[in-house]
Amino acid sequence: MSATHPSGGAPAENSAVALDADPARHGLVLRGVSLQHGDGPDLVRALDEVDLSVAPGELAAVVGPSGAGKSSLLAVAGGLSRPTSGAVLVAGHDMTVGSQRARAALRREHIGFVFQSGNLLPALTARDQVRLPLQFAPRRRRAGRDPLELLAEVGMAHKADRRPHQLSGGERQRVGIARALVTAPRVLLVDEPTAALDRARSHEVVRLLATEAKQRAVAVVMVTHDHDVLEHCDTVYEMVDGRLSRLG
Ligand SMILES: Nc1ncnc2c1ncn2[C@@H]1O[C@H](COP(=O)(O)OP(=O)(O)OP(=O)(O)O)[C@@H](O)[C@H]1O
Repeated sequence: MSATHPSGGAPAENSAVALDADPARHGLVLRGVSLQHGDGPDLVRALDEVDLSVAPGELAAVVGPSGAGKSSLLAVAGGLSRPTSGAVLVAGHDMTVGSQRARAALRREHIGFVFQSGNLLPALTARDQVRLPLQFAPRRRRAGRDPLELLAEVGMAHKADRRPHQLSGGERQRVGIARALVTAPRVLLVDEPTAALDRARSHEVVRLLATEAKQRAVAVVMVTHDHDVLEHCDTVYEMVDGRLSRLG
C-alpha cells in the first residue's frame, strides 16, 4: 500500500508532484521497494512494494509485529541492503545504484544511524564518540557540526568527558543521537531508541528526536515497539508482512 502524507499535516510539502519536480528537496523517498530473501519455497518477502516519503523536519514512526520487515526497511533506506526492486532516494541520490563504495560514501555523507542503547564504543568519552564520524566523512568535517555544541544541544555538554559505563541509558542514547547528527545528515534512521529506557526517559529521547528533526530539517524514520511515544511523531506507519501502511 502506498503511504503518502496528508495535505497540510506534514511539516513540509510532500506531494508526488513536488517530489518529481525536485527530489533533492525530499529527505527520504522509497518508491516501489521490494526486498526478497531466498527463493522457491524459502522465499521471504521482507519488503513488498513499499512506498514512503519522509520530508525534511518530519519524524516518522514505523511500528509492526516481529518479523514484519521493519529492520529490513531501515537497512534498505540506509543503503546497507540493496532492494530486489524499487528506488531509494536520499536527498535526491539513488542509494540502489552505483558501486558498493559509492553507496557507502553516500551513506556517510547523508545518513545517520541511531541504535538501541546508543551502541557507543566503551573506551571513548562522549566527546570522542561524537567526533568519530567526522573522521570517516572527510567532506563533512567542514559541513558537519561542532561536537561540543551538539553535546550541549542534547543536554550532555557537562558529561562530555565521561565514558559509556559512566552514563545512564538515556544519557547514552542522547550521545548516540548527537553522534548520528554530527555529520549534518539529511536522513536519520533510528532503531528502537527507547528499548532500554523507562517511560520518562523514552519520552525525553523521542521528544529530542522530534526537536532535532525540525531544527535541522532532517527526515527521521524511527522503528519502535513503544506506542507511548507515538504522540511525538508527525506520521505513523505500520509494517505487516513487508507491506507498509499509514496509521496516522
Ligand atoms: N538474511 C535473511 N535471510 C532470510 N530471511 C531474512 C533475512 N533477514 C531477514 N529475513 C526475514 O525477513 C523478514 C523481515 O525481517 P526483519 O528483521 O526486517 O523484521 P522486523 O520487523 O525488524 O522484526 P523484529 O521486530 O523482530 O526485529 C522476517 O521474516 C525475517 O525472518
